[in-house]
Amino acid sequence: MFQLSDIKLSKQSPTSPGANTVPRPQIPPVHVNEQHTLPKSDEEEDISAAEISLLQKIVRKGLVENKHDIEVQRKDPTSPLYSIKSFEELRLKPDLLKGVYAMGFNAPSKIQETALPTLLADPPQNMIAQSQSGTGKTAAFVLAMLSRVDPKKDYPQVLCLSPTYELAIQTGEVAARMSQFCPEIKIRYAVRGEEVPRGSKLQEHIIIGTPGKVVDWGVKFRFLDLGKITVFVLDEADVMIATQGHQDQSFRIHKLLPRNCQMMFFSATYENDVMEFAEAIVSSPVIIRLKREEESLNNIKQYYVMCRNQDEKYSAIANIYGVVSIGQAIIFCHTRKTASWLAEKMSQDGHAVALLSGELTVEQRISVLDRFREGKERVLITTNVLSRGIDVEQVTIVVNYDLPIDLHRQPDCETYLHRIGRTGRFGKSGIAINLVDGFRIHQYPKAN
Ligand SMILES: Nc1ncnc2c1ncn2[C@@H]1O[C@H](COP(=O)(O)OP(=O)(O)OP(=O)(O)O)[C@@H](O)[C@H]1O
Repeated sequence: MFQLSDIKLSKQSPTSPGANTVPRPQIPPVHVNEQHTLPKSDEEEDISAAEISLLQKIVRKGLVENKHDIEVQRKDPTSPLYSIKSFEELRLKPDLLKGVYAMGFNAPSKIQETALPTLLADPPQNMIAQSQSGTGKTAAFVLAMLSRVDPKKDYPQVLCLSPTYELAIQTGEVAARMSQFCPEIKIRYAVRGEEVPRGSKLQEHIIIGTPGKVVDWGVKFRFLDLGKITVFVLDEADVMIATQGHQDQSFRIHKLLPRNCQMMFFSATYENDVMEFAEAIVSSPVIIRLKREEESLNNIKQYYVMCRNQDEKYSAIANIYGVVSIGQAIIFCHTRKTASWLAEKMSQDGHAVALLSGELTVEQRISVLDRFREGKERVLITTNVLSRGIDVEQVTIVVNYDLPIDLHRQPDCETYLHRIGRTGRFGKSGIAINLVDGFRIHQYPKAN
């Protein structure tokens, strides 16, 4: 029978050649109920009331414990929030420093403290960086992007690629807030829905977009002169270089960049082969890499519930809805179809939920996300489209209605880490609940 440990152990390779060989940390073995790991009798239909009550207790306890002891974490050298320097010591321009403080950032996180001196050094250095979800990577590369702009030149100098529309918008908003005291710096989105008049050239200093639109503007129509870009940021770099569509487009863009363009690759995860590939396309990069056992965050507590079939999964989710919605929750499904089905069924059963999937238009998607950010909706059902980068501070619970699997139907550990990283942002506590549909997963072909 399928065991959760199959997922935990399926990708145990060391993080880098010659690096330690400590296996990936195990998902804490907290069974919501041991009985769910055992085959049930045919008459037994649903998860029992006792099991649900235990699950509810876990969620409630997690929510109560959700205290943000950020200062304590800052002093712990093993924490991703640990830093010994102040933002002043990172030699940011005064107006950017003001922006950082206006955002309420008191001290840098580990990745910010480590990456920024290299990103801002002269001559510019290339970097491939890894840091856990929610630990301030966006702020790190956005500060570097803003620092590198020469506002006197009226053409794009910085290009940042994101895998999704929502993430590009979010990054643009962070950049806008951080540069609130630098009104001379102009930022432009290159995403679906944005248009440029034929024959014109972009004049904004920073372009933040998705690969398809940037190919249109930079490669096909030449609204954007890629040959003048001095800083190229690849956010969620591993998925951008490993996923077929993104890869083709990112490479077409990459090919037109000047040889001395500074490259900044960021992600919370890099599989070994993806890292090797990244190293092959970025010349002499400074690499910041996590050990395998550092990739998951201690502040996110992970649980799983063994469910025998769809009915049990639905039962589990419907029964924990009440506690889940005390905070804010994101429920991940494998397909749009499941997400729509679940949203509809839960709504019919009287549970208020929002749905965000690739079926919606980008405007609808951003509006659903805005409402969720504002707390107007407490439970959001979605797919992998929101698995990476999206930062909604108040998300206390992530539920994997379906565990993530890749195109070959193998456990997708990277997506798992990104999904659960939608909670536990910047040292906050979070809970991840995995509904393990043992019987269906059991049918998947075994890894070699
Ligand atoms: N130095 C800081 N002090 C306080 N809060 C910070 C600091 N840096 C970032 N944050 C906040 O922490 C949260 C997570 O940051 P961010 O989105 O940059 O993380 P990330 O590492 O890019 O995450 P992901 O891997 O999910 O893309 C954001 O809400 C951000 O505003």
